[in-house]
Amino acid sequence: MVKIYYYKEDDSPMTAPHDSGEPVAAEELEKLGVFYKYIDSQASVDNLATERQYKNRDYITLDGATFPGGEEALNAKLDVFFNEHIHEDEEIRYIIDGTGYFDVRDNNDRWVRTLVEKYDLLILPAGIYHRFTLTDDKFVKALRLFKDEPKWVALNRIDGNTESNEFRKEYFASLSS
Ligand SMILES: CSCCC(=O)C(=O)O
Ligand SMILES: [Fe+2]
Repeated sequence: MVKIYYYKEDDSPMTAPHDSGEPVAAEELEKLGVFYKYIDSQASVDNLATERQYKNRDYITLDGATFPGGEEALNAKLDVFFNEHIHEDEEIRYIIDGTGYFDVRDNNDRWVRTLVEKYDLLILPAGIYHRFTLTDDKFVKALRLFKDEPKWVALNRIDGNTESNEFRKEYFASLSS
């Protein structure tokens, strides 16, 4: 069952819940442009991708028990995903099996954590700072849908909310010029 809450900053591992006990409604996520859906049929996911004119997809499995290169390689991969970043286009993440955490920054730069499980789908808007990690179960299999070619942009954040928003606006303006 999806669970959305403010992230508690503490020194527990990134895969720990970090549950502040302060829930966040899915409607609040929608104000950030992040849409949550529970979809238990691949055909429905494909229909959604068609409706939203997605062109590319890939599957990703992060499994603590079988990841090529073992725990060290998995942790290196997780460090990449946990480094906050944005995408130039809207992207969809659909959990086929397992669990994970998606963190997105709200307009006050607070991290909002979403625990995703099997059949949970998130639509992430272009330009939202986010990061991903596994839960302590260390297993997820996900379908990633891309509007176009996947573009991974890890913009260095500028301290403070407004500056980074300005930076994001300038960055996206530069793309269209
Ligand atoms: C399970 S999806 C891995 C994370 C990711 O693709 C992203 O943050 O964009
Ligand atoms: Fe991402």
